[in-house]
Amino acid sequence: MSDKSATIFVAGHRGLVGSAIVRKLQQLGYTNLLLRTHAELDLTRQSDVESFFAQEKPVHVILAAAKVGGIHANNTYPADFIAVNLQIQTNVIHSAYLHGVKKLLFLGSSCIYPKFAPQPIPESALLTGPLEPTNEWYAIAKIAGIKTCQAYRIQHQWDAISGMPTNLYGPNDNFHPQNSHVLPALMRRFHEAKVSGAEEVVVWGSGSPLREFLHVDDLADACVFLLERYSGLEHVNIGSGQEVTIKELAELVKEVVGFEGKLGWDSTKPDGTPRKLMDSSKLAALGWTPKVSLRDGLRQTYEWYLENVCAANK
Ligand SMILES: NC(=O)C1=CN([C@@H]2O[C@H](COP(=O)(O)OP(=O)(O)OC[C@H]3O[C@@H](n4cnc5c(N)ncnc54)[C@H](OP(=O)(O)O)[C@@H]3O)[C@@H](O)[C@H]2O)C=CC1
Ligand SMILES: C[C@H]1O[C@H](OP(=O)(O)OP(=O)(O)OC[C@H]2O[C@@H](n3cnc4c(=O)[nH]c(N)nc43)[C@H](O)[C@@H]2O)[C@@H](O)[C@@H](O)C1=O
Repeated sequence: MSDKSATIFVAGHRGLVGSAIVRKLQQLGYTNLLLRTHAELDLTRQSDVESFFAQEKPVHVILAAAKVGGIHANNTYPADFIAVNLQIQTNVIHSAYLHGVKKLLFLGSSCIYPKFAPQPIPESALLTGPLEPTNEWYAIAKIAGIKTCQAYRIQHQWDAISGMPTNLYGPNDNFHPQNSHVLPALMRRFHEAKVSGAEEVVVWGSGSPLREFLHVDDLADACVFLLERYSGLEHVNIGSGQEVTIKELAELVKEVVGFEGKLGWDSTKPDGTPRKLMDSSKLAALGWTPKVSLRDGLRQTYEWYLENVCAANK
């Protein structure tokens, strides 16, 4: 990644992560970004992906295209979460290798670790115990992605690396009421309750699970950092160290949005993993640290939501 004019294919550039990576690369002066929407190139279609790589010959690839969703989506569409993710990552990784890509970054997720992994979770906890059932299909696909990168590195000495982000949030997140992750779901629900004058907002589960949140601009910074400085077999955790209970998160989002009613709890909804704080000391030892606090990140994301999602719906 030393040549700022080398062609970099950012797959999934309109999503939460891909769009943040594009912003970061542009900010750093990378001038030759190769971008395709889902409609222009469906990454589940193997022959289309091969033709694309044969024609465009990118030098680097950042794989931020995937089937992504929160606990409800993962639990409801297991076939999509395993099949689409296996297809996308296998097609992209294999074509990238075949067509001379120098370096590829694959993105997994903290859900690859066992449900009851030691906390904070080190990289070595992978495949040491049973997964959380609400997202095991997605997790299996992501574990296969890590292993695919490792296999190509071992057999072909090819520079494929994997980053494992914790729960992310920020601009261009998915604010769907059911299929999104908790943070954008709550931001939208509190906002709509404030606007409609509702007395109560209902939050899923017990409120006791702990989650670690990282602003997507920090994640993008870490991804570029890894591409520039890391070439190892083992995947690398990317976390913030900022852990809150879902109840604390709900109180914080309520405050940032300015909703003044009550919180209710829907105990019919699953809690998922009780805790998944990642041990990001390997990344810290390489010299990377996050910058955005959860409170600042929430404020910035709510401003973005007001200006982009609410304004667009008017
Ligand atoms: N969000 C989070 O909290 C976390 C995300 N990650 C990982 O980061 C990566 C990106 O996630 P995130 O940005 O949140 O997801 P988003 O859903 O925001 O973005 C995913 C992108 O992939 C594109 N895409 C999906 N399917 C296809 C396809 N068949 N062909 C081409 N493009 C496709 C989507 O396009 P379209 O919308 O048009 O389908 C979208 O632009 C994923 O690997 C995810 O596992 C890891 C940990 C946490
Ligand atoms: C990043 C990670 O994201 C997913 O895992 P998750 O962390 O469990 O995801 P989540 O954000 O959807 O939920 C976090 C917690 O929050 C609670 N919760 C409350 N109220 C709402 C709510 O309104 N929506 C949602 N989605 N959750 C809610 C919810 O019940 C749970 O206890 C994986 O499937 C997988 O995709 C993955 O890797």
